[in-house]
Amino acid sequence: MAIKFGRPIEMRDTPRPEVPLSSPSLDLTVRPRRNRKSEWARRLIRENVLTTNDLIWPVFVIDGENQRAPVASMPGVERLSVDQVVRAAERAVKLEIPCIALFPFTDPSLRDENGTEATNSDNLVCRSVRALKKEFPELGVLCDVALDPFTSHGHDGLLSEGKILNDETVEVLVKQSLVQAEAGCDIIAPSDMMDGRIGAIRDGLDAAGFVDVQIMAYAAKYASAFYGPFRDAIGSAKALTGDKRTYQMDPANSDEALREVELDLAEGADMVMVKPGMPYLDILRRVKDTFAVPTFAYQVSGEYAMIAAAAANGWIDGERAMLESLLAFKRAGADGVLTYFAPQVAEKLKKG
Ligand SMILES: NCc1[nH]cc(CCC(=O)O)c1CC(=O)O
Ligand SMILES: [Mg+2]
Repeated sequence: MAIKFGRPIEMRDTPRPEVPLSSPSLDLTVRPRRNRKSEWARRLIRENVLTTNDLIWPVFVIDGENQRAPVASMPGVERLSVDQVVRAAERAVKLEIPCIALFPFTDPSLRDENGTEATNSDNLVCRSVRALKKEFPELGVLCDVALDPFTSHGHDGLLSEGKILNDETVEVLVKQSLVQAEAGCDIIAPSDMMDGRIGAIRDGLDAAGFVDVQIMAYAAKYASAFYGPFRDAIGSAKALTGDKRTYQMDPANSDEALREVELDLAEGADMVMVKPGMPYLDILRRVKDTFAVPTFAYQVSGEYAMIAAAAANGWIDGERAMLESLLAFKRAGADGVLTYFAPQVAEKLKKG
């Protein structure tokens, strides 16, 4: 809020009473409202701030050239062809957003049972990474590791007789990580929730000489209804058979998140993530308090959709809800947030 002579401008027309309306009738020594009396006082005691440095911007990639395809369930979000991803990166650099995260919409003709396209060193993600790194080497690039954008059944792992195979999937995820690292990816972010994949990927990266490539583990990832719009965006919603409850966590659990995080850290994760975000702020707080490591929250597609849809209907103030939701992550202990609002927020923060 703009300030003029110490008084909020929005209050400038409020006439000041000449004399106090009445003498205090409550005998209060402590009046917490004193610290909220004006904008400067509120700024002075403010405990948490959101800055552009806290943002990771997830971007959806499609094939083609000069393509921007809206995602119906995520108003304001588009899938971009590689050349347009580079334009988005330019915007990120200008806004000083530290990092972009890439999620591919794979052509259905390239999807198969085993998600073969995931390990193709010339797939959409790898081509995007190379294009980004060529133009903007100083912008951080994060790549998701999981098979769901590439499998015909929409699962994150290999499927056999109705079961998701753990160890066999991990082998493929290591290969997927390697093609992404070779393309120039800075942060490998496994979102698949297989057991032991962090250690295997760390070994694979190190053996190939990628000792500086970081790993951000989707460590506590829940089987959530809030991923719906994302699955629309990458085209896996219709494909998905069944649900992901044999690998993603039960929303009823909290202690289990700590065990998952502990394992991923022991296996070599540099950073951990809690996902979804707002319904799991309690988990975020426990993880941060317990491990004191770089901890991220993913404000997922469904959270974005809720705010965007309510705002579009005029039911909430979209900008304020966006800022408040992101500040909540900071308050709960997050060092950073993956959010589809990233460019909007960064623009807002830049204007001040
Ligand atoms: N493993 C893929 C993946 N990586 C990120 C998301 C969700 C992100 C979002 O909803 O914004 C998902 C979806 C899923 O697990 O089904
Ligand atoms: Mg795990």
